[in-house]
Parts: sequence; C-alpha cells; structure tokens
Amino acid sequence: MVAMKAEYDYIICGGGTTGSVVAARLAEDANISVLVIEAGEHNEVMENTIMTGGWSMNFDTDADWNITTQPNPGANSRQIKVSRGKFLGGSSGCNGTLCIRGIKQDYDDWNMPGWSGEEVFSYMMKAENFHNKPWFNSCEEAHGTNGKLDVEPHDLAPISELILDSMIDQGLPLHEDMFSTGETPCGCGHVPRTVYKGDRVTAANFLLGLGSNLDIKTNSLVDRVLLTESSSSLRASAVVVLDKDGNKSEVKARKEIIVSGGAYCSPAILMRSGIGARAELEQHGIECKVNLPGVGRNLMDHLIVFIYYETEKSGLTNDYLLYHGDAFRESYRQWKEEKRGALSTFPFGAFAYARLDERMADDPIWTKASHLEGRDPMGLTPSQPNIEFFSTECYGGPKQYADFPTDNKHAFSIICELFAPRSRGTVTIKSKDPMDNPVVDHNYLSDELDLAVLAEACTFGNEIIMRGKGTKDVVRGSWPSDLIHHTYTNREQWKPFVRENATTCYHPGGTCKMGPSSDVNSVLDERLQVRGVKGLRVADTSIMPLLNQGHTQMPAYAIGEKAADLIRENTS
Ligand SMILES: Cc1cc2nc3c(=O)[nH]c(=O)nc-3n(C[C@H](O)[C@H](O)[C@H](O)COP(=O)(O)OP(=O)(O)OC[C@H]3O[C@@H](n4cnc5c(N)ncnc54)[C@H](O)[C@@H]3O)c2cc1C
Repeated sequence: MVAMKAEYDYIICGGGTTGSVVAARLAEDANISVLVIEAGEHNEVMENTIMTGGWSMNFDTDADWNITTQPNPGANSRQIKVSRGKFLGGSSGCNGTLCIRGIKQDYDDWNMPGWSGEEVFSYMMKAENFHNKPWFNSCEEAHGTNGKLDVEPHDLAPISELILDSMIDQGLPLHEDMFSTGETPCGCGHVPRTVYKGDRVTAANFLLGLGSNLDIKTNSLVDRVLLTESSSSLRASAVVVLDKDGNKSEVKARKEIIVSGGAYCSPAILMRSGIGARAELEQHGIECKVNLPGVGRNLMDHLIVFIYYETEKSGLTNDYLLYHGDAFRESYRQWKEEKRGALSTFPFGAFAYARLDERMADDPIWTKASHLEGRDPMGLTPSQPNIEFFSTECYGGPKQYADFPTDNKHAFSIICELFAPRSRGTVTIKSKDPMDNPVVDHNYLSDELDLAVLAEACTFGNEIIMRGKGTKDVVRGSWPSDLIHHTYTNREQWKPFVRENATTCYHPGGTCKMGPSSDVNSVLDERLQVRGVKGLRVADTSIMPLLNQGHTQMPAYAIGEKAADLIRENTS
C-alpha cells in the first residue's frame, strides 16, 4: 500500500482509461510529482482484467461500480445494468477491446477549438502502438506505432467470415481498415483490438515503468475536491480521500486536480465538491460554490440490440470451445499456459457501418422530423453512419443473456447499434455520501426516432443474416429456438423487440461537457477547465459534447493524451 505524501503537483481522481494516460504522460517528467487516486484494486492482482474472455466475470463483483439505471419508460420501464470497471485501468480492463474511432466529422461537430477530427485522430494515433498481422490490409498512415497502447487485428472465427460475405452481399462493401481511417460511413471491415500476445491491453499499462515521482493509491475513494478562495477567485487546492477502512484524509495539489472518474462518477465528484445546479446541491445539504447547471446533464449512450441465431453447422462458432462439455477448462489452460485460444480474444467478429436514408424514407417519423440543412433528423451529415452492425462469434453478451448453447448447440448474433441518439438522460447524486453510487437516469428510447431507427437497423441486420449469401444457408432459426425473430421483416415487428431487448453498449458520455461560454450547460472550456474554478479539469468521456459514431475507448485515450498536453502547456 502506497503511503500518500501531503502534497503533489498534480492529483488525478480516478485511475481509469483517461486518468491513467494523463497521469503517465505528466509523470514522464521526473521533476513533477503525480498522485493517482483509484477507488478499486490494482489491476495486476485481477486475472479477469487481463484475460480478455474474462470480461463479464468482473461484473456484479467489487470490480464493478454496479450501477443500474432508473426505470426507462421507453424500454418497457426496464432498469438496465450499466457496468463500469472499478480498478486501475477502469473500463479499459473489462471492455470489448474494440478500436472503432468514429468518423472525423464526429469530432468536427464538437465545434471546439483544438478538437477537430484531424486533431482527435492524431491523439488516438499518439496513444497507439499498432502491431499488424500478415493477412490484414491495414492503412498504415492511420496507425501509430510509438504509443503505449498495443493494438492488433483480430483473427476471425469461420462464422465471421460468412457474416462479412453477407454484409458485402447486402450492399456494404469491404473497406478492410475503415474503423481506423474515420472516413467511410457505409461498408464493412475488420476492427483492431486492445489485445496483444494473448493478453488484454489496458490503460494501466501506461503506468508501468515510471519513476518514484508517480504514486498510485488504490482502494481509495475521492470524496470531493476542496475549493479555496484566493483574490476573489476559486482554486482547487486539495482532495478529500476515503480509504478502504473508512478513514478520511486530505491531500494537497500544488498545481492542478484532474477529475477522471468517468461519465457517471465525474459529475458526482463535482457535485459533492459544490459544483453543479444550485437547487440540486442544496437539496443534499451541499453548499453551492459554482452554479453550473450542466453538471450531470446531457447523458448519452449507444444502445445495442443482440439478435441471436442458431446454426446446426459445427465448427463455425466458438461455442464448442467454451460451453460444450469440459471445453472451458481447456480454453482457460490454453490462455494461462500458452496465451492463446478462445479466452485470449474478445468474441466479436465482423463489423459494418450503414446509412439508412433510403430505408427510412417511407417513415413519417423520419420524413417529418425537423432537421438542419445538410443534416438528417439525427443531426448527421451523409459522411456519418446512422448505425453499426457487429457480430458475436459465439453466444454471449451482458449477463442477462444466459441461454448458453450447451448440449452441442451453436449460436451467434448480429448486434445492431444506434448512433447519434436523440434521447438524453441525467446523472445526479443520491446524497453527499461518497459511498452512495450516482443515480443514473438514461431515459433510453424516450425519443421516437431513436426507436424507429434502431428498429430499422434490426430489420436490416436480420436481412443480412437471413438473406446474405454467406449466412442464409447456415441459420436454423432464432436462438433460443422457441423464438421467431428471424422471421421478422419490418420495423413495426422489430419495435417491441427493441423496447424489450435494447441494452447499453457501455458508452456513457457528455455529463461534464465542453462547450462555448455562451452555452449555460457547458461545464468545461476547450482546455477542459471547469468554468469558474482555477486548477481544476475534467478528463474522461464525460467531456464529450456529442458521442462519436464509433466506440468510446479510443476517444477516451485521445482525451487523456490531449489533456496532458494542455496541462503541460499551462506549466511550460
Ligand atoms: C463492458 C464494457 C464494454 C465496452 N466495450 C468497448 C469496446 O469494445 N470498445 C470501445 O471503444 N469502448 C468500449 N467500452 C467503453 C470504454 O471502455 C469507455 O468509454 C472508456 O473506457 C471510458 O473511459 P473513462 O476514462 O471515461 O472511464 P473509466 O475507464 O471507467 O475510468 C474511471 C475510473 O475512475 C474511477 N473512479 C470513479 N469514481 C471514483 C472516485 N470517486 N474515487 C476514485 N476513483 C474513482 C473508476 O474506478 C475508474 O477506474 C466498453 C465499456 C464497458 C464497461
């Protein structure tokens, strides 16, 4: 256990994906002292954060924040478990390892100086150390090779090769490395992974091999940031920390405090510190130091729908390596002793982006919706995809999917993901007690366009599998086999399925968004500085004014790299 010193130059609150990058980059200068405070364990003692296939075994344990949403009226009032990694490396240690950066236009749309698509992509490349494989036709200039994040392509299971064939056959042409280039809104391809030599790569790897100027304090919860008044301005001066045994202490920051608790916990830390909507803070007996109504607002996420199928053909999916007989034990041995096998990778296979302009043209919800010039009703330009498809190479997903194909059966899925959701939710606090989890109200599917577009995505996805030339002859029917969704052919049939089954893609963002000073709901300026406070920034996916049309770990790494540069600029 690291003993904290009384004072550091920089204190990072949360040692997750972005926080680890910020800390590591700052600590490269041996003259600067840095403290990382992480609520969870050190990841080196947690096998399921390193064995990629062990991802979901972290859930419902102390390694998970165990947050469940408020009831979502748009999703049949279901409460959805929205897991987050609670250990060093944060959600990078339990995520799907997919590097899907989004489209450059997504970041241009943030409209914040210094955060254009070109600039954010250059920071993703800075983080990356890409290791190619002979079969993959990568776009070399899209990849970085000097960063700390080892990334490699994923070898497909046979079912994924067939799904790629079906995607191409159904009008989504192959652009092998399109998820790294950020320029193709329609097509299919391969997705590089944060996996290397059989192990998951996490943000905690950034913290390895640094000097004694970096202290990492795990099992310690950031209660709040102390703000002191000096010459009529507020400055973030110290952090109140609660250790595992319930002892509180204060640690001072000479230069800056960076809040990196993720999209659910960062707004909660700000609120406990007296930064947020005045009425809301006062309701919890917290003195409002800075009235920033945007803290905890603008909560977004990508919703996904798993559509499972059964195939009778053995050897196409990886179920036989996991669920049949004693197979799991052998796969575990292979990973443990040889760093290979089904548990050494994440079982997602083929990927595609699509636009839905033509498919939605018959829906008045789409055609009558207001939209800006050059944008569709979801706010996207023609250069951005409306949806993503990806496939699982075996049965599996979040823990609610428990119909495992034991008994020599085989299942796979196509997953449909909604981009640019219009529904917005909130993060609030239950009390000022840091032991209380934030209250997360995603308000999923509250907008009828979100439901319609996601239902159309399912219609299209099912066509890919049922009509596409690679898969049409290998599907036995829906999985579990008493279901009939493989027969659905239109949006109206899919809508009830979406309401009942849509779930999180684990991409929350936007709850401490950057924005211009004219936007009363912006929490941060473009340098990630909290409005109205000196020496305090937020750096994680909560800063995103809009989600990307992609997955959120690569922006989280980019935000870390850029935050470190911004902080260093202030001190140089
Ligand atoms: C199951 C799952 C699958 C995903 N799959 C993918 C994928 O395949 N590809 C992709 O691109 N993205 C994926 N994501 C999303 C991606 O991993 C996240 O967007 C990204 O890791 C978020 O980074 P962050 O720094 O914002 O937050 P986190 O990485 O969650 O870091 C926050 C850190 O702060 C700590 N913390 C919070 N509050 C406190 C406090 N009060 N005191 C001390 N510490 C605190 C937390 O314990 C955590 O370590 C997935 C996420 C999950 C959970």
